[in-house]
Amino acid sequence: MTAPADTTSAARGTAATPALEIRDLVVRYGSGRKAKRLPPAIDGVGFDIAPGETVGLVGESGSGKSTIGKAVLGLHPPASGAVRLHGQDVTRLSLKQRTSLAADLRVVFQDPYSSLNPARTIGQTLVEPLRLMGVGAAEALVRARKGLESVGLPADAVDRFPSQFSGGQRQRIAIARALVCDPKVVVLDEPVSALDLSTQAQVLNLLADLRDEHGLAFLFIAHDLGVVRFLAQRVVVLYRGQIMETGPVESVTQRPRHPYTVALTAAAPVPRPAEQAARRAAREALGVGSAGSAQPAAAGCPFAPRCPLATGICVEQRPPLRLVDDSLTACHHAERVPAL
Ligand SMILES: Nc1ncnc2c1ncn2[C@@H]1O[C@H](COP(=O)(O)OP(=O)(O)OP(=O)(O)O)[C@@H](O)[C@H]1O
Repeated sequence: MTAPADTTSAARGTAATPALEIRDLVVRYGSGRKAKRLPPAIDGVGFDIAPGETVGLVGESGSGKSTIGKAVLGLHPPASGAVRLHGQDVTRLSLKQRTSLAADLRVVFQDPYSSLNPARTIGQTLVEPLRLMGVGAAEALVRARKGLESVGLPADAVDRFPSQFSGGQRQRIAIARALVCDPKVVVLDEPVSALDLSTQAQVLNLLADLRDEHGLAFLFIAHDLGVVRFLAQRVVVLYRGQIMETGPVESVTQRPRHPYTVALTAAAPVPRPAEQAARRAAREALGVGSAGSAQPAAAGCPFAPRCPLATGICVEQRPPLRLVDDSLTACHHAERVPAL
């Protein structure tokens, strides 16, 4: 890794220029008329990430978190909308233009066992993206060695193979591979969910340090709200491809305003039974079941019989989602929940 990146406004954009902007993103899978009749996997999502900021993207399995990550990384082209990296829409670039931007936008995947090529040394793995950027072989190796040191591994790990490292060490190597190019935005796709608890804490601390040191913007995909609370400043709550609620991490996790977020936070495991009981009580007061559970929907909701997840969110009725205030979008069902 090179010296800490220049985080001046000129290098990173001004405060008014987010590192990453996602606007009205619509993503579909499949092709043909039949696919068009299906609801899109991502349906009109938009949010920003400032330089040095972490935005947590949470939601149950299938809500569309990874699909947003894929659209941002150019792995799946959106049907419409924009993904702007420092103001430039990366969804409309040619392959060549995209390659030249690749250094600015990197990814760390969930599984450190499958994301590193077992047949390549760690040095080869770290040098490769630098060589693609046009960095000379000798300099690339120096940067690879520094990159390993910056994630707490010895520089001579360049000569070893992935099988010689533990899961946590492999994830450090994956982080070094992402950061060795001095990116501006990193997509972290469940980067600690394959690790044990103590290793998770170490890797999260490392990510927080590297973000603060280099002014990195993280799109942090996770389903564990505890983990998100540790690293993210803001949270975007996703459900069936739409944003249900977004705001500062403390307020969204401690005082969720949307019934779906209440259900999601209530479903998250918490270490203290008292806190879990308080969440359960809050959920019951709102009349919402656990996310993804078969509990009855809110009493009095006329759409409850048609709500497939029985969370009290009337999927049949979307759109319209309406803006309740600057930080909350809700289906009309929210109006029926007095505590909101
Ligand atoms: N390659 C694909 N082809 C067709 N549909 C897909 C494909 N990938 C994802 N989907 C669908 O898109 C929706 C969103 O999936 P996605 O993987 O983005 O959710 P997720 O929130 O990341 O889930 P998880 O937490 O389980 O990884 C789901 O309905 C899923 O079935």
